[in-house]
Amino acid sequence: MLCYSCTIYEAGRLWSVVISKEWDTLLDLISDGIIITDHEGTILKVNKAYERIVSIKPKALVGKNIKEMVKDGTIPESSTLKVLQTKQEVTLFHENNEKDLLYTGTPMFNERNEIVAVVNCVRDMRELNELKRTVTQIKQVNQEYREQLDYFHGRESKIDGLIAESREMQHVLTLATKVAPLDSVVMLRGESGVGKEVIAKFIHTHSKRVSEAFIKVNCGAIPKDLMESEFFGYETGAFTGASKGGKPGFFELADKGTLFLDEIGDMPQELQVKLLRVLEDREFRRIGGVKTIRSDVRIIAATNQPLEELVEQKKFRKDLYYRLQVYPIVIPPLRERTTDIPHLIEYYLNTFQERHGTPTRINPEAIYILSQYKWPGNIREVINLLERLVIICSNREILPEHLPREITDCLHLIKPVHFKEQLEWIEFQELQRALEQHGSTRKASESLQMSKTTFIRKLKKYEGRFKMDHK
Ligand SMILES: Nc1ncnc2c1ncn2[C@@H]1O[C@H](COP(=O)(O)OP(=O)(O)OP(=O)(O)O)[C@@H](O)[C@H]1O
Repeated sequence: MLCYSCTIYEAGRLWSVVISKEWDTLLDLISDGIIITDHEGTILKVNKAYERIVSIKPKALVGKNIKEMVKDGTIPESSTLKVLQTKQEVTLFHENNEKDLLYTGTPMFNERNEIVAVVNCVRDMRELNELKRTVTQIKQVNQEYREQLDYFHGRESKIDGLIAESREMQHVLTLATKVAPLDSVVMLRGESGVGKEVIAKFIHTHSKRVSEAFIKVNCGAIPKDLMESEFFGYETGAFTGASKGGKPGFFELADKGTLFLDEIGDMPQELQVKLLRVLEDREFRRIGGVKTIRSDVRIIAATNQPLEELVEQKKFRKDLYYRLQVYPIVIPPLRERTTDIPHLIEYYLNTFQERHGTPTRINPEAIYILSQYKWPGNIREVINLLERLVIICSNREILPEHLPREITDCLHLIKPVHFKEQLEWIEFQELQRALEQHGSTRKASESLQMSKTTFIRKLKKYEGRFKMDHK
């Protein structure tokens, strides 16, 4: 809405402005109706929008006095007169069959605080509401298209065998994508088999170090005595049995690249001190060496251990802990992101059928059962099971009876708790059937008497959870 603050104008000066051509043009560009009167209520100016909104020709108004117009009943009441009486901004509302008109009268003062003019602004609220409704409708249509795009896009998008359909994994990828281009230390937390190494590689491939080495070190697998030489390398004759010519350590091998320190909680204390020093100084010496070697390495650490407890038990150095915790990313266990399960099944079935040359389908009920299982071994357990199933299912279809006892038994335990889920499963079958029968989401949703948006939303949600057919 136009807002006229108390501007200092003398009446004569105002008049010369009001009659100028530029002023006319400017006023006619405004979509609100404007009517300007002098300090006595005589109409000086009316813009084109006012004529459109109020349906009175400006020529019939200019020069007339508002007081007389109210007196002879041409207009029922006037915000201008109220402004002249109160010296304040006044708002009036008039409605008739066609329009809901909102008038806002604003006084303009001179230096002596006398009114020199009143600017009255009128808008048709019905027209505005109509516009609002149209905008809302456009937004809805837009949203529908966006959902459809997401739906179809979601089916295609896989990042290098990295399945991340669930909201939880999308969040992990957002964090990983943000930190990837920076050189910050990253700490990946999560149970065994959740994909810490996969995310470490994702960060490396999305960093500027992508064309350099990605070196993975399992800190729990290297014998304690060899740790230092493995990390920092050694020079000829550094110790008995040292190879001639020496050997570079991980820090040298990963120079300009990424060093992924898996199972960091298993790193012995002595090495923790040395690691901290390299992280701070970015330089080290080989065992038996005198030369200082500079190292440009990005560290990504990972653990499935409660590091905080190790710190409390003084098994892990507090200073190193803080140095590594700059950017922690927690990868949730598979049981907390069940929407990923059907996609992982589909992806790994494809992988194994290509590897073993045995096309294998999976029955929807089997997918449902696998989606309910808690997967203590996370994705690694999914992979192992699917490979086994592809080999043992000679009839080319994985059925519930092919699933191991520990998985099917678990379903009996949880069945009553997941009654709602079973209802959703039935609804999902209905949505699929309708889509197959009618061939388009519009027709399928009509047949089920639901809106297309709801249909697509539900289908997407359920597909994520119980995706059915694997060809
Ligand atoms: N999001 C994912 N999509 C597809 N496969 C995945 C995904 N995450 C992990 N995997 C696969 O699961 C297996 C285990 O993943 P990974 O080694 O990254 O887990 P981890 O958390 O590092 O395990 P650990 O703690 O035992 O080292 C790998 O074969 C990996 O390719």
